[in-house]
Amino acid sequence: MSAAAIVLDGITKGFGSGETRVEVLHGISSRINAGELTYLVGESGSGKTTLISIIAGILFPDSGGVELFGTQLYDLSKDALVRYRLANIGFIFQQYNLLPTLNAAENAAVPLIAAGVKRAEAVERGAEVLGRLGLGALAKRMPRQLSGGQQQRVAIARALVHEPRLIVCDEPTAALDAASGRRVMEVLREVALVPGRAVLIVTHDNRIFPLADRIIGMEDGRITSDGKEIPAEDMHA
Ligand SMILES: Nc1ncnc2c1ncn2[C@@H]1O[C@H](COP(=O)(O)OP(=O)(O)OP(=O)(O)O)[C@@H](O)[C@H]1O
Repeated sequence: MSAAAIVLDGITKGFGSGETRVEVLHGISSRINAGELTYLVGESGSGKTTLISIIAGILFPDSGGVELFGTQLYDLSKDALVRYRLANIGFIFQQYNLLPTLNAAENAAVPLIAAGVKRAEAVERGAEVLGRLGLGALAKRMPRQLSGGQQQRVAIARALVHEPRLIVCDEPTAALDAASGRRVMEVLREVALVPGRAVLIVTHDNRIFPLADRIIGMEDGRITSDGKEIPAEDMHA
């Protein structure tokens, strides 16, 4: 059995209070393995983004535990949690949020600069990762000079540059054409296959479903399928 990268134990989460209170996650338990590309799929509103935000250490659950590579995330102090997150988790979200005054390589280098790597070395490594994503020639362009899909790839480079153990992605290929989407997935797969690392992807993009090692299906805040098969309701997503 592969080593568990993520162990979820009875996660619950709701928003609001009183009459407007909504329970979004109803006790999610699962193990996600290192060395695998795991997809999380399900209809809009099923709780996928809420769950990956909790896994990524940016949203506290109401109850339940998240263990990442042997560390109980929400037992850490607030500062330790931030440090753990910066060192171990790379995010790729729908909004790419590049810094408009930095060029592509500098944007990709931000996590290294934040970790204290010298700027020139960090930017060089940022440019290298851009190269692996097919953007080498655009390393010096500013975000406003890049298409949406190119900006998304810069955001992906930024998430990969410090080689985090867990990469969490929310619809990473939605804005990309088929060829760019495939290239991004190839890079994510390379990353996921490194022992001791894991990639978790929320997606509706059925072009990339065949690339998953495992597909976890959610409905109304519960896991309703788990395996290599695509849940029927997502076949035509
Ligand atoms: N901060 C919040 N305050 C109140 N309700 C929220 C908040 N965040 C999420 N919700 C609600 O929780 C439910 C699940 O949302 P979530 O974004 O996790 O779903 P999702 O499966 O990721 O959907 P999508 O595929 O559309 O992104 C939705 O009903 C949403 O309205």
